[in-house]
Amino acid sequence: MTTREAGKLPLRTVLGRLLPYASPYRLGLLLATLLLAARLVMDIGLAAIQQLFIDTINSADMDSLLRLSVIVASACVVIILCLMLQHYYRFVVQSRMSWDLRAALFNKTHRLPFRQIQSMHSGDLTSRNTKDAEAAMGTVSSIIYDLSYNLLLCFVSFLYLASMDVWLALLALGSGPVVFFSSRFFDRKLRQLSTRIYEAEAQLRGILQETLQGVKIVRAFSLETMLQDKYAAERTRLNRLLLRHALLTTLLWNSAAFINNLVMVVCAGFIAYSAIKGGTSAGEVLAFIILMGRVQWPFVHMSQTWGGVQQSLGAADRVFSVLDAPSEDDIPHGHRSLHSETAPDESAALTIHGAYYSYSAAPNDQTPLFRDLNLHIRHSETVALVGPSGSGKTTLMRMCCGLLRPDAGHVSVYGHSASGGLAELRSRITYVPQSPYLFSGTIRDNIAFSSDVVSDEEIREAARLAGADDFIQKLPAGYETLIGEHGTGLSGGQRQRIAIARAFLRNAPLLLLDEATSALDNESEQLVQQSLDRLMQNRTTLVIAHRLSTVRNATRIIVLDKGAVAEEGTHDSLLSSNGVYAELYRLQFKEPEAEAIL
Ligand SMILES: Nc1ncnc2c1ncn2[C@@H]1O[C@H](COP(=O)(O)OP(=O)(O)OP(=O)(O)O)[C@@H](O)[C@H]1O
Repeated sequence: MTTREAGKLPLRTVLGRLLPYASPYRLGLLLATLLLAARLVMDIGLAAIQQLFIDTINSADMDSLLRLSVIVASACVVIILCLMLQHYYRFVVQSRMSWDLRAALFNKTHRLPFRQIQSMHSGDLTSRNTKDAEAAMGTVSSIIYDLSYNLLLCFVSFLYLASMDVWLALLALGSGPVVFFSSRFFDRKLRQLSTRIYEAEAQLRGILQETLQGVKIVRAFSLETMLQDKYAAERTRLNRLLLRHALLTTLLWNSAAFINNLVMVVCAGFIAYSAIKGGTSAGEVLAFIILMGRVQWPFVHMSQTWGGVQQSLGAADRVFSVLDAPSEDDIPHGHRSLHSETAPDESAALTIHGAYYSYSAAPNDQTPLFRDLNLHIRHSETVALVGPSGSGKTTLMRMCCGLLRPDAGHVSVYGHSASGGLAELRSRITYVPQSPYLFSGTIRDNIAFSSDVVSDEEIREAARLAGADDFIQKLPAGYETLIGEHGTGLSGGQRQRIAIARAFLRNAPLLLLDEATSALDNESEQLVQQSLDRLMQNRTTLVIAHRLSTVRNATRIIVLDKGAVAEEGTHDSLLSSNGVYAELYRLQFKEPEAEAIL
């Protein structure tokens, strides 16, 4: 994506960004952290218990042994209960924090500029929203719990150990940082590798998504083998990365374990020597060895899990590069400033004034698609937009909806420009695309977009005006019929009429319409056309015209060519001027029966 490069945020920054998500759950977090004390009692207590057991066995005192057994068994029950509670709170807090982060990402996705969404693969965005967000939160959780627990364990074990032998305790403690810092050699490599693994996983997800979304084309063109090969190649790349990651992790783990064991052997040698000399009991030797492990363990554990933290940091980078991307409302308006910003004309339904637009990311593209484009549509006009393929019709429509912002100049709808707030601008527009998108859910929800404010009567009226009521009534559950993803279960014409019913209900004054053509058969086309005619009544309409009837009935036809308005006028006047429109008419609109009419 066009935002910050992944793999760059330091741990401190990532934690600073993620910790506020813990704030609403601080009580649960505190409880889960306090309950870690049970684990501490178990870990430290084990050394003391073993020491007591061995020394009691050596003294052959049966009463003491019985008492000790009962105390230890009761303590075990309490500790296990505390640990279960700790796991529960840890899980609840972490999953809620993850959900909040995912919700923030989901909400941000709605505010990302349209161009940015177009430039990203949906599989990549899905990965960031799911796996990456979970992994990022895993970092916070493991750092909070593991770090606090390990520090505490190290401190208490050291004190216990020091009460037996200060010098050996200091040696065990001193070896810890050596273990930890020697493993940091692998950090950068691991983090880079992790970022690449996340990206490769997102690629794989993308291929799977495309396979499912394009299933008709895949089957019709027998693309299965091609896609399988593509998937296998990506999988092989991911496997290679995973293998390198596993090798690095093994190196990291074993180097930490090696240094740790070396110190253990030296210390064990000293304490065994002291026992032979008679200064230390067998129970104390055992307790000493266990406690020495406890002092060193936090460092070994941290150096081993640090790899996982690096991995999560890679995921956090990918999450924050979405969260930190500018929202569509934040994009500066008209950065070229070739024209002075004039106040929007409130008497006009749609005004495009001095608009420049370029798809190129280069700030001073010399060949923009639109160069000083001007358009003025009055209230109640029906304007047909025509032009050769690639002339900029779709781009112009997207600019009207505020999906694309002009690099210079402005667009205003009934006096509201994008700079005054996109929501305001869009509330005055109804957009009916060529192939409408239906969400999975009931037909009712698809017409009303789940709005509870709209009554069933209003929904029915909108469907009736759109010519959809009849077929909806015949469906098994009428308006409550569930439709699948993308509107599966409905014909193309039925989907279009549901989209038109939506437009009736929205009742915005400006209608932007991209007419459907070949996707519909004659009967469906007629039904859809009748619905559209009703929708266009008493509304200002800008329509990308694909039908002859539309251009003939339009108040005005605007002909776009190479990103500029080439001609403007009525059907007859444009035909007689014999320019771009006349040529287009011959190629695109001319129908055998139209000859007779003209
Ligand atoms: N996302 C994009 N990135 C870069 N260039 C683009 C993008 N979308 C469109 N274009 C280019 O902008 C120009 C205008 O495209 P647009 O889709 O607006 O034309 P159109 O008139 O609607 O074409 P058609 O009638 O074929 O749908 C084309 O040259 C196209 O290649």
